[in-house]
Amino acid sequence: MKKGVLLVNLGSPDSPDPKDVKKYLGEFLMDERVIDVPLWARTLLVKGIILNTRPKASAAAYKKIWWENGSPLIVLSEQLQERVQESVDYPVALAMRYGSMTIKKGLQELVDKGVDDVFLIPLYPQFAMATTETILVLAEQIRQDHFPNITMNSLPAFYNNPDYIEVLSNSIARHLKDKDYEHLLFSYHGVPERHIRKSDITKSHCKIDGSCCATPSPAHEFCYRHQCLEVTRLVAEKLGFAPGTYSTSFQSRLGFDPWLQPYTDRTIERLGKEGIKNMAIVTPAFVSDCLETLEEIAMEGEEIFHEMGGKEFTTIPCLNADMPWVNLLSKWITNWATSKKETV
Ligand SMILES: C=CC1=C(C)c2cc3[nH]c(cc4nc(cc5[nH]c(cc1n2)c(C)c5CCC(=O)O)C(CCC(=O)O)=C4C)c(C)c3C=C
Ligand SMILES: [Fe+2]
Ligand SMILES: [Fe+2]
Repeated sequence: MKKGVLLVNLGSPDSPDPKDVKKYLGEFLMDERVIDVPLWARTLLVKGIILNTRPKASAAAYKKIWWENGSPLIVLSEQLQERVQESVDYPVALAMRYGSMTIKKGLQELVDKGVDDVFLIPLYPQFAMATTETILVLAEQIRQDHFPNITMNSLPAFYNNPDYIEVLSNSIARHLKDKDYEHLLFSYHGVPERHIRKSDITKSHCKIDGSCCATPSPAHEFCYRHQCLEVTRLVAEKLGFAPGTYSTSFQSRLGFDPWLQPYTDRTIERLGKEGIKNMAIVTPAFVSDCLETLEEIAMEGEEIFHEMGGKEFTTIPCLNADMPWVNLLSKWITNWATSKKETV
């Protein structure tokens, strides 16, 4: 069998034009694993309300971060794909869950090169229904419908993989080397609390109050909250952070349902009010810088901090196409291709 790799990230609009943003948001938010309410309610909410208001504001935010060669998330994912391709002997393709770089096109690209054994890599360290699960479900559907003769395996969530923690910790340490910061905030993309309960395979484990997430459980294989807290804990342990000098929060909430807390914007506000003058922020739910890191954190977050009296606000870039991250992905790919079952 000929092996190949498909890297999959979230996706971006084709341009920061409100028309393209609306098209992208329409596909994204109509995903039943993103807005997980019955179809009639989702249609009403997304097409009747959100798409009439949000695209204009989102487009303005995208315009602030858009690069000459496109969306940062796409450009950085392409750089990652190119570097991984240079490091392994198997064809490596890139696709997005939403937008024009579809998973179908990515699989077709591999099949056209003779590939019939695919290693699917969702570019998310933590499992979430709205990210990893939606990729796995759609990719399997596309395989069955269009490429029934290929086999496909996927990389599991790698949030607690020691090599990943080392790469992330080294990146954080490198960016903070000359910084005199008082507090490091680990800000993860939020999800509605309901998503955590739905992903709980034991149906009784996740309590959201924090107590469950420190208790060993099979539910943690799919508990996004647990996996985020673990990344913070493992990095803090690796870098020897003192208690109180770091914390975890969740950003980017949408709508009125309760999302995972504490919220990032309120945490930045609180840190500023408490007299922290220099803070740093890292965003380990994203492997590529994107709207949520470059605008919501690096621009809006910094503004909130300054309004609260803060002085220096350091945003640590995502792993993007850094060579230690490229080398780690290449190692996982080689392990898979040489049939070592323990890919992470
Ligand atoms: C109910 C809505 C949303 C859920 C649940 C959600 C989960 C989720 N998202 C990411 C990663 C990214 N999200 C990005 C943008 C973005 N996310 C939502 C909504 C939900 N996300 C919206 C509406 C948007 C668009 C921007 C906006 O209007 O605010 C991005 C950036 C994309 C880019 O083009 O740069 C990423 C990346 C994760 C990891 C996640 C759950 C864990
Ligand atoms: Fe999102
Ligand atoms: Fe949990």
